[in-house]
Amino acid sequence: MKSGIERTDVGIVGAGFTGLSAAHELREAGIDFVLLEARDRVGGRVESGRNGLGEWIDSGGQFLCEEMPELMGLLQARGKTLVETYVYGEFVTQPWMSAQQADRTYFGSMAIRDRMNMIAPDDPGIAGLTVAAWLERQTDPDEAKAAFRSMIEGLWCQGLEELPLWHLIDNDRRITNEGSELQYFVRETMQSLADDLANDLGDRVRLSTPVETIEHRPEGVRLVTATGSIEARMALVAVPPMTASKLDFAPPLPAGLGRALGAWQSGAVIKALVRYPSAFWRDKGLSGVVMWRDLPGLFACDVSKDSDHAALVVFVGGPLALRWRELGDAALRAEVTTRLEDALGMEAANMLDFSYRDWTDDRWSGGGYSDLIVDATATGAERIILAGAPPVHFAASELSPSFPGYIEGAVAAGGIAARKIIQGFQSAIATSASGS
Ligand SMILES: Cc1cc2nc3c(=O)[nH]c(=O)nc-3n(C[C@H](O)[C@H](O)[C@H](O)COP(=O)(O)OP(=O)(O)OC[C@H]3O[C@@H](n4cnc5c(N)ncnc54)[C@H](O)[C@@H]3O)c2cc1C
Repeated sequence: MKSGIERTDVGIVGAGFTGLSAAHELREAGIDFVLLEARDRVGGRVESGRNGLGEWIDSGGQFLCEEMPELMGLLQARGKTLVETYVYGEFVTQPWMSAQQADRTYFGSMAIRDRMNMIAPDDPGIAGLTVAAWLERQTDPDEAKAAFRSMIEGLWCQGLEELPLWHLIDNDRRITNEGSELQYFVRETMQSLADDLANDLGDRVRLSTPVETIEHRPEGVRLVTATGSIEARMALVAVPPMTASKLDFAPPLPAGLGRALGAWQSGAVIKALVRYPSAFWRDKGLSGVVMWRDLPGLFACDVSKDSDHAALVVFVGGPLALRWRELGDAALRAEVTTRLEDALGMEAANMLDFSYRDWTDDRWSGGGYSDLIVDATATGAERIILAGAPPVHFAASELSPSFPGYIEGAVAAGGIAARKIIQGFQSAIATSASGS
């Protein structure tokens, strides 16, 4: 960014899918903006890199399904190739159980989830209750409860002891897919879509430009960076709530809004991608899907692009990620290898490449997959953040009415926030034209 002061209509902070989608919407409406991104790339929690074989891999957000219309639409419009995730064959649970037992356990855990989602989030009977405390009260078999814990800690990367039940229900109800959310991934990488979106925006995107302070007054905002400032009529802070809570606002945000942003905590996840000479698990009639009941939050599935690129992805989520991040490279690899060997056979040790990305405590996104509310009393937090402190507005995948915490949610949230801003501009123009 050039030093000095630059003026625009909207200053957007953060070029993840929320910020990029908002920018596209503003551009179509003919509203000028500058999109400031702290990292040297766009995409945020969607990220790609090369593995040890020089192949591009998605080290952040990757999967999607047909039931995610916004993201499907963008990928189709950009001509991306969807690879169907291989799910044929038996899925393995660890410790080992027979296929029938595994089915029973899976359906048992889904029954707990369905029962949970029948509870209204504002039911006074669950006020202050964590998911762990509620689960304890359920009379289901221990195996089903352990599978439920593993599923939820894997999906949300947060310990059940931390999670208010009302918030999990509120979030889970917005995840509306009937089929697998792991249905597809993008051959060219999901990050390539973020790059395409940014390319359309040209010099309105400024990389390696973290916003340090947001000065705001009713007439407008000033986004202060190390190399200069952007003056704008409005700011859209498109970063996760916990990251937003750490930004410096001058004057400070209203106390209620500050508390609402502070009620969130980022999930913890480590994503490992393992390349093999061949998809040996398929030859054994296995799908490559593994769920560990004894290590909640550990999950693997097939992510082979084709028969020449056999691969598994291993997610380490929640409290387990916080423990395993302390292991160091070699011990983490050994831990994952041993678990895969136990689940899929000795061939699992014959890796061509092992790459991983530790997202716990990520500097610019806080963690992953998403932030969740950990203050059981913060029932109005989302509404308060969405109301913002005009001219400062907030958006993030976490705040989406559909698929919060997912890429789909980010695209939806960015579009909604931008349309609200566009409406604000249009009504200001109408008011000044009418002379009132
Ligand atoms: C390992 C992992 C796997 C995942 N897998 C999936 C998946 O398979 N499918 C799926 O749908 N979702 C997945 N997700 C979740 C998904 O990636 C996120 O929900 C989504 O990308 C969030 O987008 P966002 O724009 O709201 O936030 P972010 O992507 O976090 O974007 C925020 C941006 O703001 C920038 N920023 C922060 N502070 C500042 C500042 N001060 N100044 C300027 N810029 C700043 C950040 O650098 C970042 O680019 C995964 C996430 C992770 C971490």
